[in-house]
Amino acid sequence: MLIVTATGNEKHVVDKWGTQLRRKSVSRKSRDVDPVDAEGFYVQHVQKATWTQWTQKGFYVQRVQRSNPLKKRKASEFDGSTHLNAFQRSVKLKSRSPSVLSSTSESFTSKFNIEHKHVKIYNGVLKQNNGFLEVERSTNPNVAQLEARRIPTESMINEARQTLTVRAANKIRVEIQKQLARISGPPVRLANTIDESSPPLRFEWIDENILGEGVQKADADTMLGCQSCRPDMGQNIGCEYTKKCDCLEFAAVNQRRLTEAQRYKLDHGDGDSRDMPKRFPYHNSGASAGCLVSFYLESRAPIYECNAKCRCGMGCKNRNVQFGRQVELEIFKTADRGWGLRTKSPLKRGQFIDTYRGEIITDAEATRRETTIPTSTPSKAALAHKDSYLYTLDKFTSPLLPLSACYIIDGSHTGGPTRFINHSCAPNCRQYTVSYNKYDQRVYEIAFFAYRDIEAGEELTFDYLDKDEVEEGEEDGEREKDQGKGKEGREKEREREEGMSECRCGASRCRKWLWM
Ligand SMILES: C[S@@+](CC[C@H](N)C(=O)[O-])C[C@H]1O[C@@H](n2cnc3c(N)ncnc32)[C@H](O)[C@@H]1O
Repeated sequence: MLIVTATGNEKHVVDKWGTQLRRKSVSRKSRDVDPVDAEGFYVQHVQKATWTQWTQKGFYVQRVQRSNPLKKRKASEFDGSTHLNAFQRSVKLKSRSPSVLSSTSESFTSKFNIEHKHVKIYNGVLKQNNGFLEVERSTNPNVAQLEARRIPTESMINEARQTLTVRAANKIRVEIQKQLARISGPPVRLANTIDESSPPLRFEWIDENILGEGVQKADADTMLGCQSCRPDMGQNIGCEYTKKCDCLEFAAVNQRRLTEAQRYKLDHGDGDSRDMPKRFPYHNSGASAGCLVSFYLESRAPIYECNAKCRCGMGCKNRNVQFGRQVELEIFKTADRGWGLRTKSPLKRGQFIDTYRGEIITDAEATRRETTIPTSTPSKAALAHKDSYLYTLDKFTSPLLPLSACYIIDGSHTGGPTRFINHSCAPNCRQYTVSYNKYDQRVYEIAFFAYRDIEAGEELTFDYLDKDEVEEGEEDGEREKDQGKGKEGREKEREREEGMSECRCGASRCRKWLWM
């Protein structure tokens, strides 16, 4: 959807093609944002869309239909028209002028509006690329280019001037609610009692991670299932009978069940614990059935669930996260931390909530995205205040798998409701590594589980600084060091703080900064 609306001085969103939307509200003047469109207009859009014309107001409404990769072709390739597909021909013929394919956005817009008033749906897909709109027919990978360097166009701006902004805000909200209704699992709702804003309209909601360029999952052949377990091993005997389940080969050792010889081997051997008794991750009966057991909740040991190649069957109790979210959630606007996520129903300690999803990208690509903001001279403060949606998959780092080789999940433009979970220094949720392929140390799931009982309506939070990385003692040590700082030290500290984001979690032992 592309909506253009005048906003006065209330709010600005600047969008350069292919870059992130930035937001500024008058109450947060300190935020360093990009120069606003000279006219102060608010522009939102999604990338991949079936193209519908909203003729009433002269705007385009583009509805998301599919997510096939789009292929780029140069505009000049279409001049001869012999290679045009049916859709491209229809654009060209109906415009009656080949210049439509190379005209400015203004002439394209007006021609389009005037000459296509009666055509509602083009069944084409638009993608922006360097100021060009690329047009693709759904069934054909060929792409035409329509030059549209300046959007919003004059006619769009004029139209926006005459329209109440609240209309656009409503339309955006309705569109987002429609998008949320398509997410699989129980409903995800949207609530905003703070202002008129909505989450990013062009955000793409996905049920599974997308693999970015250069990212590879371990070969499918490396995925092995458990072979000794069967669905009919008897009541309450399945993969939780862990001596047999191959999926738990690398799971946490159950120290209480070790023999003397095994204990000796564990303490003095090469760390190979494959034949030792393992911890089963989920409660298999009682009121907490299906919830993560305390050992895993506290230890953060990776969880290895059974997979499609296992012989245990779908009723196996070592399958949980793979069935997806089972709890109803609400994305809501907080007073001072942007959007947040809350649960609509009470959650038990250890209950699975949802996974963090997005595009899995390489470390180099993450660095590029993190240091790029849509302004020519990104200041240190602007970079620090840029919302971060990057989650590093670094659970299995080792000399063989250095941090630079780990992948990162980017939830900025594509993902699920959990990308709205805010940080708290005293969180009620925790994030855990869940793997379906024990041999793949680079691609796995990040799953959120309730770390304590959570009431209906409570905001869900997790600690952005994984406790695996920051030990309690370290934090206390830092605080003591701070107290003994001289003038020079304090100045350095101030400089450092300028490039950091203040934490507003409100916890009594708040660490003050979001990341350090
Ligand atoms: C993963 S996003 C969370 C969703 C975000 N609030 C939104 O509106 O999209 C992380 C960003 O949220 C904000 N945030 C999260 N927790 C916060 C906290 N405790 N204090 C201040 N800002 C927070 C920061 O801007 C951070 O970069």
